[in-house]
Amino acid sequence: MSKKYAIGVDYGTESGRAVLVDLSDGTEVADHVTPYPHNVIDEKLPNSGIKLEYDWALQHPQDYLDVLTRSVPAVVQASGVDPADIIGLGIDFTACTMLPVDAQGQPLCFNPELANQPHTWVKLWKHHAAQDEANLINEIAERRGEDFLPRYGGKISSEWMIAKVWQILNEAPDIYEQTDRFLEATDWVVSQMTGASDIVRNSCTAGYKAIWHKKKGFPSNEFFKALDPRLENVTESKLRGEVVALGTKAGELTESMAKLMGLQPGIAIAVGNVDAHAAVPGVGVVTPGKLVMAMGTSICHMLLGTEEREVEGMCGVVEDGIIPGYLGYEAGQSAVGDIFAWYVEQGVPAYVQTAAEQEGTNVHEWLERHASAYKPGETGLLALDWWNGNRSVLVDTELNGLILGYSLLTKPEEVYRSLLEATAFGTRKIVDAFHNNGVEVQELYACGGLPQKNRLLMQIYADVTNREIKVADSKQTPALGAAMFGAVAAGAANGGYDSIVDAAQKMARVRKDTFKPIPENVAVYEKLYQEYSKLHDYFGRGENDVMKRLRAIREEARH
Ligand SMILES: Nc1ncnc2c1ncn2[C@@H]1O[C@H](COP(=O)(O)OP(=O)(O)O)[C@@H](O)[C@H]1O
Ligand SMILES: O=C(CO)[C@@H](O)[C@@H](O)COP(=O)(O)O
Repeated sequence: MSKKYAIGVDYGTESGRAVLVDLSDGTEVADHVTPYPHNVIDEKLPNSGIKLEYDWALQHPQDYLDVLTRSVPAVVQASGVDPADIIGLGIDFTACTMLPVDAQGQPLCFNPELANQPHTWVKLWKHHAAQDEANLINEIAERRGEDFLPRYGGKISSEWMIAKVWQILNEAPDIYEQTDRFLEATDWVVSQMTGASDIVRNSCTAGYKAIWHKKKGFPSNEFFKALDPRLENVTESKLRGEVVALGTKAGELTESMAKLMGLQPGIAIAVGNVDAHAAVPGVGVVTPGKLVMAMGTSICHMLLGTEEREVEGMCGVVEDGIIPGYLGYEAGQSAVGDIFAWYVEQGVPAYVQTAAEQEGTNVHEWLERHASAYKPGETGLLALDWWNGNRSVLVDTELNGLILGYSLLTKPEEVYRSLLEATAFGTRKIVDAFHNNGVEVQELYACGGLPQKNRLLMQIYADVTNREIKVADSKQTPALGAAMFGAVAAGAANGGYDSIVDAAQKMARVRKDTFKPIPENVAVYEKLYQEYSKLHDYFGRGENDVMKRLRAIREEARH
């Protein structure tokens, strides 16, 4: 039998990438990136120019289809592989990235009559304008003693499905009425490939982002009625659709999409998945004790367990949510690389940019090199990493960043280093929350863009968490994981695999060199972490709500 291949498509925040993978050993034969033409829409709507409010983040669904019709043919062509040998395709996506669709499964924003209404567009995971709804969801769930709250670390986030759906109902009831279903973008894109009139939902986003439980289903209608009588039947109406396990075949590629994607019709399309979750088998993790960090603009922390534990501020624990047979735990930091990007774009003086240019390097690399000359603690700075709120463990999008300890001598590379350290302290909070609550964390696995870009950052993470970090060998780990699920959807009889564990064992790899904690750094960082924890609790747990008061004053000033 000739070699068989699968394609994984990873939908990130700013671009989508396709990877064509050899199923015998996981070799990534070709990859291709398509930047989203409309990127993140956070100021005004395309065409109409209608202004968006603060904290909004939208996307254009056509950009997702462009990835399929540009990047997929590109990898097939670049690889020289015969399309007849490509047996399956899987995708992974940011989440909760959701959109309203009509009865034909078409996004409402595709309708020219509705395109000037912001609520018809895709709400990206980092759309943070549904915080009022999230606060009420938490208040009402707590009052009613809803048993789902502990599964989500005690709080439902404004980034997730129910808060976003309710925001649409509150602010645009007519759009809510015209919506046939609210879908995760990952499920919508799959439906576009399979043409399935009966759209399937994947158990991963349903579980982590829409409060669905394998045995109990969605929260009760009474709960939704208590939120708002108009929501009473939302799960049977606008959230309806069969929820199926990861690795399930959602359907087969249609003739028309096959033509556009340069593939053969009829190949297996796996149900959608989430970027961070797909990365777990992508680095070969299929057992507990190994925390996987998908490190990019944000960090998602993924961990397997055998028992359901309550962990403060985790994003969720979902049975079979990552790897079948285990409880999958997720936590996260909603900005990491994004914070470094902010500093590089908004904070560094011109002389740094000039120096980086003259040395033929980029500003991140210049800052990393100069920051590496400092010992832990030597900058005298300490930062709180809340530039995009705090996802875990505080679950509060209304918190903001802070840097303490400036002097007239403070240098840009010191500030940069303090930002790297702050994100490491944020990860340490998450590691401790799991480990101290019975979900063991022995070692860390890192994938995503950051481990390949910044060695200092990785060493700081090893020192701050006092744990060894293994780094994925793949440059496109979520896409590799998605391709594995594509191979599972195709099945062993067709040259794929019968389980994700089999696929991961054959196809995943980590690099030989790892990041090991350096004892003298660990000792200093322990002291700094204690200080970080004090600031974290002071500003984050209500002792001093100055960050929220500043927001309120800002809102007043803006209106
Ligand atoms: N040398 C660097 N050191 C630290 N961060 C970097 C460096 N170069 C780029 N970044 C950050 O990496 C992030 C992008 O990570 P990547 O994994 O490629 O993206 P995504 O999360 O969208 O998949 C950006 O936020 C950018 O600021
Ligand atoms: O929240 C999740 C997964 O649950 C991510 O999709 C989200 O943080 C976006 O991640 P990226 O950093 O853009 O890869």
